[in-house]
Amino acid sequence: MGNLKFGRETIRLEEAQARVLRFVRRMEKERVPLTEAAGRRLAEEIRADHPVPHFRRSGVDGYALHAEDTAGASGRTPVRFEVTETIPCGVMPQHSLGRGQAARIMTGAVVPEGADAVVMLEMTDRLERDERTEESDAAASVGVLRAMMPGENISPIGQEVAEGETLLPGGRKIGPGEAAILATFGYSHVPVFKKPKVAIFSTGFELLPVEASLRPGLIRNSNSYMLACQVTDAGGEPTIMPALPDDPGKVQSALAEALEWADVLITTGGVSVGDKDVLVELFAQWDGELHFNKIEMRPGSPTSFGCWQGKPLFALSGNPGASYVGFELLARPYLRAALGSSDPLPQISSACLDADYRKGSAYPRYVRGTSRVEQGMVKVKPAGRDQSSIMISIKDADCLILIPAGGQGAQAGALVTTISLMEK
Ligand SMILES: Nc1nc2c(c(=O)[nH]1)N[C@H]1C(S)=C(S)[C@@H](COP(=O)(O)OP(=O)(O)OC[C@H]3O[C@@H](n4cnc5c(N)ncnc54)[C@H](O)[C@@H]3O)O[C@H]1N2
Ligand code: MOO
Ligand SMILES: [Mg+2]
Repeated sequence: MGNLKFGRETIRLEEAQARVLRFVRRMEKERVPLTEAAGRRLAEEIRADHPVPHFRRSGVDGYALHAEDTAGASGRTPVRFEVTETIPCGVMPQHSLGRGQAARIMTGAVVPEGADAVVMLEMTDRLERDERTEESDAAASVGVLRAMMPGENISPIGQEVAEGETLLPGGRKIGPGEAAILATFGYSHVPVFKKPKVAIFSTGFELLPVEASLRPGLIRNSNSYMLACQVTDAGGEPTIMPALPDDPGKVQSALAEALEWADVLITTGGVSVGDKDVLVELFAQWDGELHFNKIEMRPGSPTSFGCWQGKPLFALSGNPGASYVGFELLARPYLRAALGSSDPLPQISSACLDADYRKGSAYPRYVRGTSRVEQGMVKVKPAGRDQSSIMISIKDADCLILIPAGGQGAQAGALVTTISLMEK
């Protein structure tokens, strides 16, 4: 890939994604409290350093006993056992069981030596809470109303997790299930990748800060806030920077300053062929490497990507739809990979198109889509008006619908490829 200082070579999206992923810098590790680990990505593989459960555990409230001793037990012919003790959760049994003996035991408690089954309280004549056995009344007895099989209602050691098992790969995003595993294995602090710091710049003389009143010809900057949400969702730490002026020298110094602390730079606007398209002017004079500046895709065909001082710069199109899609298809995969994901590209599936999409295009289109399941089939339709300049339909998109290049678009009923917008 050359240094595209001048001119544009149009490449396919897949090639653009491959080029982006070639320049990924994996983030450093840090340890964070487990309580703050939700949504972070693991920096190390997690293995089981002990089995789960690590003791034979009762699955029910009942009586631990020898299954063989219950032979022939029924409602009419109960078999009586001598009760040795009561074993609550968290307390080690005092006695091992001999033949004809049983220990009252609670769900989750340690099954005593000599027992190979636990009969549920409901299958005994001692369903009621019994003060005498709680006081270790050795004289108490219990009648068992059902014959038991060895192993019944006991979780053996390692039933859930074997010692040494790999539980979570590095790069895995921490959600509820992962948090439960980490807690089970004693990770009060969790090794995670540091959040990439992402500096977000907007360009354009027409942009007002959010708090400003509208004036003729000016609009409020919405892209930076949209992208900040996307960055946060992807596991990064966004900083919204002051808008960049139309002067390439000033843009260069503002970006260079941000490179001192940011891991990733994102700009929006100024990448097309307009008179004031300042990123294009910057790329003609900077000492960074431009890896592409035109992709076969709509929206966002002029989306550009380069590396400067080893750090990535995503120069997204200014139109809100193009900025949004450009982030999803290029910047999010970068962030995922920097955070250790081995599968950073968005998830692809297929669905039935639920409405005609009649616009042909020289490039494949990535249409913001809304999906639903009807009679077991995933159906998708455009989330709303889909022009690149339209912001209002972004909120309703849960996928991108791929409409292949050429022709007349796609007809209702066609099987289309969809790209998930969910963080995985
Ligand atoms: N003659 C041509 N004109 C255009 C072409 C082309 O190929 N030939 N491409 C069109 C396409 S497609 C797109 S996309 C845009 C790309 O424009 P830029 O990336 O250069 O972006 P700007 O010119 O700066 O702005 C475009 C549009 O977006 C609005 N904008 C910009 N920043 C923000 C922001 N932070 N928040 C909200 N809205 C923003 C801006 O006001 C413009 O309306 O070029 C087409 N033109
Ligand atoms: O970048 Mo424009 O949005 O290609 O349509
Ligand atoms: Mg422009």
